[in-house]
Amino acid sequence: MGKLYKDPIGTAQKAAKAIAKITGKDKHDVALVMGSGWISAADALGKPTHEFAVTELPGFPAPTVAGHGGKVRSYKLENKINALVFLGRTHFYEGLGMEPVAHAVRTAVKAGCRTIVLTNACGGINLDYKVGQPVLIKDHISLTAASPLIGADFVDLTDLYSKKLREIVKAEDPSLAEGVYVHWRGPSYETPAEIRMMRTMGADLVGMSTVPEAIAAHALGAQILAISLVTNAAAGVTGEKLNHAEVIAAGKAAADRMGNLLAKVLPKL
Ligand SMILES: O=P(O)(O)O[C@@H]1C[C@H](O)[C@@H](CO)O1
Ligand SMILES: Nc1nc2[nH]cnc2c(=O)[nH]1
Repeated sequence: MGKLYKDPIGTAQKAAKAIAKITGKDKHDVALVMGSGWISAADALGKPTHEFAVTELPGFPAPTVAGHGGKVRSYKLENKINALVFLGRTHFYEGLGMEPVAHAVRTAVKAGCRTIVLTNACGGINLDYKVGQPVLIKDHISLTAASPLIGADFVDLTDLYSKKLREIVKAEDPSLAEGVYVHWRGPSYETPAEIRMMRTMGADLVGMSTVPEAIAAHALGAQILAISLVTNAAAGVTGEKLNHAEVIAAGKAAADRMGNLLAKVLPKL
């Protein structure tokens, strides 16, 4: 896999070509990356025209995290746009480096997608949030400080989580909150002291994904919409211990609501 990442964009180009071959579609318009427990939300998009294993594409390692399927789906949505859905992702904490973390969104952009929708499961730092609540990401704080970009690629991030796209989604569901997401490398969850630090820094949500994908896709010109599902109160808020099974269960419980929201907004993005 290492040699594939000597040229990450070239490998993404190859994977995009493979998607066009498998699906017979020379262009996809919007891509979704489904976070932990979000897989069943994708079912609300109807019947895919194609579903295949992510490992059929160059540069994709098999997902290793429960709640992350190793599948890609292609959909023809109501207004004829083609949607590419990755049922799962690779995380920075898997130790494979940043290239495989950013590979899916780079592939999606090379397949023609100008809009990337990132979803995730996260911890609620903001005490107003409830478990099962979706939150639109309006900005992020990268506590890993690790970027998928290499070289003099000085990308502006002042509107990384597109305000225009957030307005479109809020028009569909005005009750949606907006928050600041922290990328924590993981795989360990945070300590209560780290959560208090993040709250002091102005963070509302904490997770282990999304940020490198958003940066990599935006660097290639894509507009980003990111939606977090609060699957648990962050460490120290309730005193309860955290576990991944609880994260998956909360994702599944909210799948219908999340799926309906995605199905409504996708064709409008
Ligand atoms: O892929 P996401 O960010 O939804 O998964 C979150 C972060 C970790 O992978 C996992 C921890 O429970 O859930
Ligand atoms: N870092 C982090 N990721 C999560 N994913 C789901 N819940 C959490 C959490 O509390 N912290």
